[in-house]
Amino acid sequence: MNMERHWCVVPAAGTGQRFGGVVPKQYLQVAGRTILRHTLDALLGHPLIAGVVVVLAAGDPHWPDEADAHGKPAFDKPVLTAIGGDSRAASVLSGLERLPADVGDADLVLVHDAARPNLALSDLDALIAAVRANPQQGGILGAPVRDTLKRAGEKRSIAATEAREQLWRAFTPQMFARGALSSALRSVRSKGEAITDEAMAMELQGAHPLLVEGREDNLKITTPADLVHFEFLLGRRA
Ligand SMILES: Nc1ccn([C@@H]2O[C@H](COP(=O)(O)OP(=O)(O)OP(=O)(O)O)[C@@H](O)[C@H]2O)c(=O)n1
Ligand SMILES: C[C@](O)(CO)[C@H](O)COP(=O)(O)O
Repeated sequence: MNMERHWCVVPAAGTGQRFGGVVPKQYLQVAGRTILRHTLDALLGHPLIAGVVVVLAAGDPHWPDEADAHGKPAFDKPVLTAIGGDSRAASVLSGLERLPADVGDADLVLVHDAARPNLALSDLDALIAAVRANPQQGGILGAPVRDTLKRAGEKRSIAATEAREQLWRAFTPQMFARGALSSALRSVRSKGEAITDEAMAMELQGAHPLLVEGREDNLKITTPADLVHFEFLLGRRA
């Protein structure tokens, strides 16, 4: 694989409402490191990642400690910061605008949730290889839906069973050309559209990004149960 490296935007400006608690979930500690640090270490540990832009909430009081709390040079690759917004799209766009000037519009960049700390290097290999082969299309990690899906009706009763064929769960990282993704997100912002991932912004521009099957344990820390799951996964690694 050629050694051209890619930057990654890490949106970390969320408040973790569904998780609850006072400290935003990305700053909760597991095995001596914050969720955010686990995520950054997973990304920066891949040889094809050049650096990351961490997108922080305005006035985030946790990051400075995070950056040097480990008593050693915080990171061995460039880690820049940007200030996020009140939506994922705004935060990711802010991160893209913070990328170094030598990252051109045609350069492929990744976006990865701060809340997904269990990213495997092999998944990054697969996504980068697939998108490098299809740079115009871009792509995302995901996995086919394997459970029967029910649509909830009145009083938590089942209203219908939804067909699950061809349905996938989207994960991150998601990887696109910097210019195309920035343009798609600016379009979303100007139209006031709500998106839940970067691929959706690209789809609204008519793109059909690739689906690259990744590990099911690339979990997103959303509720306390996810934190317990991540602790278990880390314990199994050890
Ligand atoms: N305005 C926002 C909203 C979310 N995120 C980031 O996007 C990722 C995925 O979002 P999610 O899991 O929803 O995090 P929160 O928005 O913090 O969670 P909640 O929806 O429960 O408040 C997280 O790393 C979060 O920090 C962000 O950078 N800017
Ligand atoms: C981007 C994402 O992780 C793909 O599944 C997901 O859409 C993020 O959703 P959230 O509600 O912002 O956590």
